[in-house]
Amino acid sequence: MSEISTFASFDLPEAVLSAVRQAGYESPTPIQAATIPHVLEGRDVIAQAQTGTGKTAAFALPLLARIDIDDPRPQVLVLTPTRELALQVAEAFQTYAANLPELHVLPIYGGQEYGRQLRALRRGVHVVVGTPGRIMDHMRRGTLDLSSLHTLVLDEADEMLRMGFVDDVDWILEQTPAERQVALFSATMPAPIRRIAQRHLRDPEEIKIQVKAATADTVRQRYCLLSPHAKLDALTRILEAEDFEAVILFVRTKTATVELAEKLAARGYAVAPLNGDIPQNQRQRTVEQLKSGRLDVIVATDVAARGLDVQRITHVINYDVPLDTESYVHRIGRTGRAGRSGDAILFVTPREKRLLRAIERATRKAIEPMELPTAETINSQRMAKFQQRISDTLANQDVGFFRELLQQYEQEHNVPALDIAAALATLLQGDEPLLLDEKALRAGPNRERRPANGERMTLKRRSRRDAVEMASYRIEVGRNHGVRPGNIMGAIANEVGLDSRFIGRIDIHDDFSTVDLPDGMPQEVLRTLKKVWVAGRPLNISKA
Ligand SMILES: Nc1ncnc2c1ncn2[C@@H]1O[C@H](COP(=O)(O)OP(=O)(O)OP(=O)(O)O)[C@@H](O)[C@H]1O
Ligand SMILES: [Mg+2]
Repeated sequence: MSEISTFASFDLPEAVLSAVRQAGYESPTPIQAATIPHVLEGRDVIAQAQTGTGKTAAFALPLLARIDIDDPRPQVLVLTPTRELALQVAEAFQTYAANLPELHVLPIYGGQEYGRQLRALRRGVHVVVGTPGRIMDHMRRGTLDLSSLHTLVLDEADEMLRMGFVDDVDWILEQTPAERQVALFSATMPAPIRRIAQRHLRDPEEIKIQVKAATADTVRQRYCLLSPHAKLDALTRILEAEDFEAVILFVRTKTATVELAEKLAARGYAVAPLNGDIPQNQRQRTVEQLKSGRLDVIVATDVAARGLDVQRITHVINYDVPLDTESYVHRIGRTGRAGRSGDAILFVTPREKRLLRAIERATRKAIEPMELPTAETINSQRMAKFQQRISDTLANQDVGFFRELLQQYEQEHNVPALDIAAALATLLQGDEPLLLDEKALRAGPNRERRPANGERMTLKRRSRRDAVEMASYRIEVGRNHGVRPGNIMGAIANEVGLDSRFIGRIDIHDDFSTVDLPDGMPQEVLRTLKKVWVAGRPLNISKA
């Protein structure tokens, strides 16, 4: 590996060097130092280095140096697995080309209107960054001319060479000039994929920044062993207790991104889901809002696992365990980037402990066990925050009017000011107690939960030992309704998302039935139940 330690020692044009200085980079990262000279020479490369260590600039800087501005045809094509990443990599090129006003970079990805892409392509672009699908569309339509292409980069190369992408990449490669350079970049490169990679390269320079662990050292890794039904409670405690700026939560399915985002929104978090089914403009807005601070929490599938570079992300929480170790490495790599520190928390259920060990073996790094924050910790945080609110209000707001009002009260009622303040604080607290009760917390997430408007109430299975107290509810469906108990049960379970084990005896009478449901069901659930229709009639339900 070369020992070059300044950007100026590379054979890069001054316009590129000055842009690097403007970006605030002081010295090249190891992968940049090791890769830039080979890419400048036109060699094929396979470059592997930890997440967040500047692989984008490792290919973008030398490739910008080799662009012939007078040729308006695309000379560099970068393929990325996701649209967000295509946009981000194109923006990085633009940053590094800030002092090359004639140089044009174009992101091309699905979900974006063709018209704009076509106009830009017609005007001439030097660098194209895109997802394979849309790139292939343009190639087939003859709107993307690759006859001048001299370099193809696969960012997240192992992902691009996996099933699902590899055929597209092969097809694109076949349509490019035989002499083109191919450069592969990723934080991970499993052996079978590396073998596939070799087929695409000519005498490649293989660069791997050797480090002890596959994960970035700047990320503190912890895991939390819990049963599946305790995840939401654990998450809310962690979000309260951890000092975070922005969090990305990874779940397994698209539906889960939406469901969990809704639950967190109901708890007051600025949160949005991110998955491949969400319209592209919305996906982009979500990433932008996370960057700008309008959003603090994103609940995502693996669509956001790779490449995404958002400085504000201080925490990655794997709410669902990732299915392979590469996914774990990339997911937690969304934090602790460019030398900053970050935190990764992994939720593991007892049945998934095997996966935890597999991750530790593959990354060669132990993950520490984590105790859930206690009610005491959360309470002291809440008290500190409450006191801070008082200080902030006194410092920043005009309290004169209330001061006078309360002075009057103090005199008329002969009550000490401190008692008045305490009464007001109690008022301010409303229905939500400021302090948590550990026992209430232990009882599970559903006891104190209130479903948000339109949200379904879900009672998860508890262990059989946990007895659930039942109360009888009276259901009216009209005389001689002839509805079978099973239908009522099914309709109720379906509508409110109740586990049918929580529905007890159902007695059918002529003009009403009774059903046993868990005692103390929130009013909201009862209201939902009243909207249940069975056999074309609404259920009328009340506590018997
Ligand atoms: N030499 C440098 N000095 C300081 N910061 C840098 C340097 N090079 C890159 N960066 C910054 O580091 C961050 C991470 O860079 P980049 O996104 O290229 O990482 P990566 O290696 O591609 O990570 P991933 O594997 O997650 O895709 C970016 O915000 C980038 O601006
Ligand atoms: Mg990257």
